[in-house]
Amino acid sequence: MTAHGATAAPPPAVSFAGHGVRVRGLRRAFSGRVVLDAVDLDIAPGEFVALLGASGSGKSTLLRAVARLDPHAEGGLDVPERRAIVFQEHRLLPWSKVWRNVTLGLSGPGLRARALEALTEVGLAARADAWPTTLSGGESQRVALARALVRTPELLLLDEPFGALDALTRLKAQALVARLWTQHRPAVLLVTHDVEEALLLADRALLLADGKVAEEFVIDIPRPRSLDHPRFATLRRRLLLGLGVNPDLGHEEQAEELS
Ligand SMILES: Nc1ncnc2c1ncn2[C@@H]1O[C@H](COP(=O)(O)OP(=O)(O)OP(=O)(O)O)[C@@H](O)[C@H]1O
Repeated sequence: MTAHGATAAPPPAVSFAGHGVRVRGLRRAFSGRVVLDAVDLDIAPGEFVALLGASGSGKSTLLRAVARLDPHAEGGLDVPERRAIVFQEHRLLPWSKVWRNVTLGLSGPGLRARALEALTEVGLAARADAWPTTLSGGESQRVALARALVRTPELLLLDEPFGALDALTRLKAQALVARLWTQHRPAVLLVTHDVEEALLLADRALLLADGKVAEEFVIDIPRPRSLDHPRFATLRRRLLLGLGVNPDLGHEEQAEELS
């Protein structure tokens, strides 16, 4: 594995007495076709890691394995019990009101109050009694985030959560995730196609290729981050080159090469 940026991965800015992720020699094959060969991956408690790679490189497969949703993944896996996942599609139940979706699967007293607290964090307390079908795409993803937050996860798994949003809504959702992560400090594994998203949010970006974590980039840009920081352009270039994408192409053409 090649490490770029600083020589060692920086510890999270705030120490967090939680449980990180440790993956060793993870392997997954579908009908004999090996997708993940020997993946090693560590995420420190409270660390934000982005996972990039060409389409079909196995990013979602790895995320599902880390979420313990894939009983056929083989290898060593140590992950926190308290984890939550947000997918590209919000997966809200249309027949349950927003607040009930947030606490789905939870029991005990005060569920509505807990849902309202989480919805307040994503700016949607006023929509607690709405039906999911009346929400916009961005609002639905924020409810999905609230559903994750209400579980106070030590590990938050994000599988292209903003992939279907328009550019402006996506920027706002990224800013929201940056703020929530700073406040709650779960360990995060974010699957994304978007190099800029990785650079805005993550402590490290990992490139998945040939069934392995092939490269690692330390994102040493101070927070709060902005696209204007001088390190941004350098790291963006390195990441795109790592992905085999021409960094001199326009954003849309790059996205096309990555999809
Ligand atoms: N349930 C399945 N059965 C058979 N093949 C599968 C299954 N799930 C994934 N694969 C294959 O494994 C490979 C990796 O898929 P995966 O969805 O993990 O890639 P990805 O990197 O997340 O892709 P993308 O960026 O396009 O979402 C693909 O070739 C895919 O066809």
